[in-house]
Amino acid sequence: MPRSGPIIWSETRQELCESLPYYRAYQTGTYVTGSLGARPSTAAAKLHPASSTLKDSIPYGYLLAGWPSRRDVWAHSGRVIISHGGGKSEVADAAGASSTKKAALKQDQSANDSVIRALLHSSRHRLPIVLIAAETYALLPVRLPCSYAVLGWYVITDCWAEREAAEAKDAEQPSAFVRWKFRFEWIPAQGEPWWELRDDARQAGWDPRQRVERFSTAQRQMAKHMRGSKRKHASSTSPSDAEPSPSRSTPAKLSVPESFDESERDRLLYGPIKTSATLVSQCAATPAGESPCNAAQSASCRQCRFASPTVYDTGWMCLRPDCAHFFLLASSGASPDEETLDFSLAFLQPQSLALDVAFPGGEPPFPLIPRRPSSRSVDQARGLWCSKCGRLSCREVIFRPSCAHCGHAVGKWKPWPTVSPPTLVRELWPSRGEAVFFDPVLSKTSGIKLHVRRHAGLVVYSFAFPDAFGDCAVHVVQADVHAGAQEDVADRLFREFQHHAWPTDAAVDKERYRSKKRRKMPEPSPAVLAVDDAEGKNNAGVGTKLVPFRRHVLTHHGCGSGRMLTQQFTCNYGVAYKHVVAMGTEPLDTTSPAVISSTLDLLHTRTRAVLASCAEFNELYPVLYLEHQAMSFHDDGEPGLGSVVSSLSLGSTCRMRFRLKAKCAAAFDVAPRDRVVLDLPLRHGSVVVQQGHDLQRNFEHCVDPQGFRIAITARRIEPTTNDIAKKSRTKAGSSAS
Ligand SMILES: O=C(O)CCC(=O)C(=O)O
Repeated sequence: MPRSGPIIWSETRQELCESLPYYRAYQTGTYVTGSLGARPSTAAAKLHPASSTLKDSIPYGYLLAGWPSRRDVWAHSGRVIISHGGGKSEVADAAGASSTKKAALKQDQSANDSVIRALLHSSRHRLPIVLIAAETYALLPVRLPCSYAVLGWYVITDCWAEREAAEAKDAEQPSAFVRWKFRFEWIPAQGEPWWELRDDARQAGWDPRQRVERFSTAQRQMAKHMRGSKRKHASSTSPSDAEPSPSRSTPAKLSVPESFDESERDRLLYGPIKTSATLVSQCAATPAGESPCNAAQSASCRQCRFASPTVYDTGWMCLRPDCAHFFLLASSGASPDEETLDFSLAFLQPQSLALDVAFPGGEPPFPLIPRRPSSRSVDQARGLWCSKCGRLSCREVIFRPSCAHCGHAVGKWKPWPTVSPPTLVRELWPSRGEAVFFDPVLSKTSGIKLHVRRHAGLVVYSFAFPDAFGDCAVHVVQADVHAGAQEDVADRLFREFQHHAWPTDAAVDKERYRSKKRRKMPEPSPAVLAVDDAEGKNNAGVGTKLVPFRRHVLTHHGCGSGRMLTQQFTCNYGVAYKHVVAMGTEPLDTTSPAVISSTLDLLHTRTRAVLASCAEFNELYPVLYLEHQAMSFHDDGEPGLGSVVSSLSLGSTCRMRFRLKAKCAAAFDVAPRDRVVLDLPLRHGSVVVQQGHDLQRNFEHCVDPQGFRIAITARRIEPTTNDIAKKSRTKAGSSAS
């Protein structure tokens, strides 16, 4: 257990990925952004293939987790780390004892594998990279009592390939595979590592699972430094005032550190949460087929002419896998004995002096501590760092988020601005040859037919599915803006939902004043602090209920172990809705906020415009999407659900797509590429009516909003036989007691 705690740490992968702009990899160990494209097919590249450039991607964060491969190293108190990247491994446990577990390769790694290529690029240009250790990282010399901890800035000094004997299982398998290894070194310009902090005041080791831990004075100092004033770093470590050190490890062929592109950095820090964001590097791309090698004791191969570092204590070998002399001892031409092969002590020695200039431009490309989003923006979905204990927390609630470890308010809460309802322009119809605002995309192969009907100030777009799919249809019902109708009810509901989701300035000021007066009284619960706004005016007050939007825990998900929250903020009114989210439910009756019953009325009216005899809904599920949030493919096919599901859209426009479930594609003879059958544009005020049990059985849908949006879905849920049995069991139990 470390004496001092990390400055940035988390208990779940989601906390890490949502909070740190430099580590958003849920599935892989290396967070790489940028194009992973193939070689450019320009004439020049064809003429000079050896120096043709690849458009490289940049690895920003690297996670040390799980079992090491052979010869992975944690040396010099973590200032030198040798690790394997690039996947293609499985954990092998030949002897059954955990100490012998190793990540064994299943196939050759290649310098052209996307992650390896990105790490080579990082090394070539000496781009700083952030290392993060997981609790599961077997080489950590101390037990880490939290799931993840940011170690700090490193640079990849050397990369090389090794031959690794395969865990021979059958005669068909090759006897060895090629494995790429990377030597990371702590960048001294950032100061000492947190795990070396002398924290004399602390009696026991840092253990947030045992007690509430707060930063010590020394940690607070370190955090201040990591938060980073750019100027401070620049003045102390700028390359212009740093003498190029006559180090053993500054070979002439290394490129001069280059600055990160500012706009790239901003996109990384503030850009969309989506991992697909493309960042374009301004750094020159890595020449194809060259692996960087920084160590002074490198030598060039007589066969291939390329340099390789002197890595092992047995002597120099060519470490380029495409060379005929690969992994053969130069002294004897023989293969080394893998069992006794070890790194040379000189290779493991830190090269600290030479690395003083390792920050491009003399400063870290961005602070390790994530910046807080502006309180005047609704782009608030990112995770938050606690300045009292360093824990990263997902933003779980809208109103006054707090640290998941110590409960400290993370970020100064200021009421968000109320987002105004969008102005709806007249919808123009294609037959008039003008711009189309309602532009659904129907797959050609689906056979879905669109009918349009205008009635009583509403326009109804009905999408009839072919009979082969069973009982399915989708309708979009919205105010007929083209005929002069307006979405004034939707406008009012949009404002009211926001007033019920977070208090306005006035309410917060009032509450602050009251709590000052009460001083030692406990804080009022957020659930009873806020607004009731039947008039739709901005008159948020204290003492009435919030619509309790929050992100709930997913009962199952595909991102490994650990807690995972939904992307959006939700709540439920009426009958309990059983799906993959663990959540409670609020009553749907006269005690509900007025905005809830008004929304239900609107949904009933618009649904009955297409299905006159639709049964009364008894469940309402509001969903609030902050900017960059979306809902992935799912169905609404829970047991007991009625055949009609209706959703009202408020705020930003969005696309809602329906696709055939993968398991149904073969039965309906639909090719995988044709599974998306319908792509609908929804706008403020649109009500989507999903009709038919077969729609939920055979299809799934997703929503991708363009910005801040609230959607409210209404359903009819009947108790299932299971529920009835459970209820009578509970009743019997309680009457017996
Ligand atoms: O956001 C929406 O419009 C629909 C949400 C949805 O699909 C759901 O709540 O199941």
